Amino acid sequence: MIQTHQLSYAYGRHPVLHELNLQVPSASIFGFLGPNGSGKTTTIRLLMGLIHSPPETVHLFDQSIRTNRLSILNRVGSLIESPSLYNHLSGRDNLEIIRRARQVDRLQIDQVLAMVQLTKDAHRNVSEYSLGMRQRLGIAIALLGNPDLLILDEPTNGLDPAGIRQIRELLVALSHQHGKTIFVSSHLLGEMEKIATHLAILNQGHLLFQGTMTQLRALQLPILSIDTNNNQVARQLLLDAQFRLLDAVSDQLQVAIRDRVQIASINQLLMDQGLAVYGLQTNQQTLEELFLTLTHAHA
Ligand SMILES: Nc1ncnc2c1ncn2[C@@H]1O[C@H](COP(=O)(O)OP(=O)(O)OP(=O)(O)O)[C@@H](O)[C@H]1O
Repeated sequence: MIQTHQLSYAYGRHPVLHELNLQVPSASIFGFLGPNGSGKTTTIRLLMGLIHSPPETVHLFDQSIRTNRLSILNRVGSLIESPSLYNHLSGRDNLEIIRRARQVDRLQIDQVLAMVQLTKDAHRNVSEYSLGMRQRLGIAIALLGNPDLLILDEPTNGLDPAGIRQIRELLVALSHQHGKTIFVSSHLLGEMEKIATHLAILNQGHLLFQGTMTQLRALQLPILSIDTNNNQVARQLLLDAQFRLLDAVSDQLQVAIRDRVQIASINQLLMDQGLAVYGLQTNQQTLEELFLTLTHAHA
């Protein structure tokens, strides 16, 4: 559905994206993850042709955005940041304005309202809507014209947990029941891991990972928590021996390890230096920790 080839971009002299090769399969919910400022919005603007990409670097539906922008955008619905809405009009009237401008069949208004579960509130002024309702109305607008692909930039930004959950459920329904391909950006892995079939992780304009959720999970390392009679000395010894220490969540030390043999080596190293080892315990790294390790390692 989306392919980028060695896509790089700079604002003036400030490079923001470095040789991105994105591949978004049909029918996927593709989570596009990265910390603030990593280049997600810039990528989305390039995908939509809102800023110019170099020739032959961006293709949607196997067509170049540079040469086929209009026919591509007829098949794409998008929500970039918060939707522009007329607050003094109802949700239905906001949809009606866009429907006319885009010459879409009137019947679609009820359909998209039902899809985003705003039928009951469609007559109310948008000024009375919660942030979550506004985002859902923005998605309803994106759905006018029955697009094959939805491109959503941080649609859960600023929402409370209930609002986030509603958007999550909506995206799953749009994918499963309506067959949409969904490209959605977020800076929270926890939010994406529940729904994404595929993920890409961007940091400082570099793609650090791209693949299925299963492939990402395979990268989760075992973490060894270590407690000794002098964790400060132990920390320095481990650093000197090139072990990878993680940001401490407690006063214990945490090290990413590859295998069980390393546990024995660490134990030996600490004992050889006269430290008393009180505890060595392994746990699987959470996905959030993996995300932080990947993004910090390249910061
Ligand atoms: N119009 C612009 N002119 C110059 N620099 C820009 C412009 N827009 C964004 N940038 C810079 O490009 C980099 C990437 O920004 P971008 O908005 O694409 O990141 P992001 O991942 O979407 O971040 P966020 O989650 O904060 O929106 C940042 O360093 C930002 O300051």
